Amino acid sequence: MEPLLLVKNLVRTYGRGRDAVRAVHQVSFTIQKGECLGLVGESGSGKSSLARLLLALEKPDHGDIRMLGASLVKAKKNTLRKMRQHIQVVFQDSNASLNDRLPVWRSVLESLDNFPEVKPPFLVDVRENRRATSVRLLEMVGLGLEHLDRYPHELSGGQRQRVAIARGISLKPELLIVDEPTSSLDVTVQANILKLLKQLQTELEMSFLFISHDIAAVHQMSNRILVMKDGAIVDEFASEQISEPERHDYTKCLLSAVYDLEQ
Ligand SMILES: Nc1ncnc2c1ncn2[C@@H]1O[C@H](COP(=O)(O)OP(=O)(O)OP(=O)(O)O)[C@@H](O)[C@H]1O
Repeated sequence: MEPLLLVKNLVRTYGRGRDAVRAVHQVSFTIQKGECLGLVGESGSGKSSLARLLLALEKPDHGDIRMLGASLVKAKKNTLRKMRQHIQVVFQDSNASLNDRLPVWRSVLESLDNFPEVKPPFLVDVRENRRATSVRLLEMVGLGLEHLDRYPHELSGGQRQRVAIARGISLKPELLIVDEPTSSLDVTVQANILKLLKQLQTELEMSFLFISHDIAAVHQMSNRILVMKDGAIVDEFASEQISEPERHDYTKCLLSAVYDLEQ
């Protein structure tokens, strides 16, 4: 079966000469339809750089990204716009990703406003009414009407992240990139957000690229896991193979840091 996303020999280097940083180095992988692929690595391993390439916010130096067979790297303006509809993102820092000056109900609509022609099945009956659309999306992430007219600073971190998730799913993208969605939240809130993401992924039949430095969260969420170190993928395995002896030493090291195992 053709994968939803195929990434081939992707390279992105920042700077030149002695200062050059190989943020993404010869990275290749696929994501199947409906799959949650986990991407784990320490801070600075290149996870967000890779995410920016997949979102076409930056161009790679080499390599290709194909979405259902079409190249995202070579796409011209109109095709790129269409492809962007199908790859959405929820960033770690909902403080930065939500506009302070917009009330919640308007923030939720930001992606839909860029694609007025898109009518996802769960919005068909409300799409003509912006506020009703927002109410529906907020309901889907477990936020009630009382939040509609609040501003981001009047919400908790978990509530802000729910708003960002509502916006992320609003176009029913094929792929949702979730970049460190819970790292600024406390443990119980984290668990609830992960539960919500899993539920939405199943209900809406989306694929996820779930990015985190936390291998336990990645393990909980993902069908398959990629481990990234210094810009390269050093290990790749099905989630249930996480404790098998052939795991890369670096994977074992990430695991022992979380589970406090003897090395
Ligand atoms: N715009 C940029 N200019 C120069 N160097 C950059 C740029 N963006 C990232 N880098 C460098 O590329 C490397 C990978 O960074 P990246 O942010 O992708 O890692 P990360 O795994 O997402 O880390 P974190 O979890 O801390 O965000 C780092 O060494 C970083 O300093």
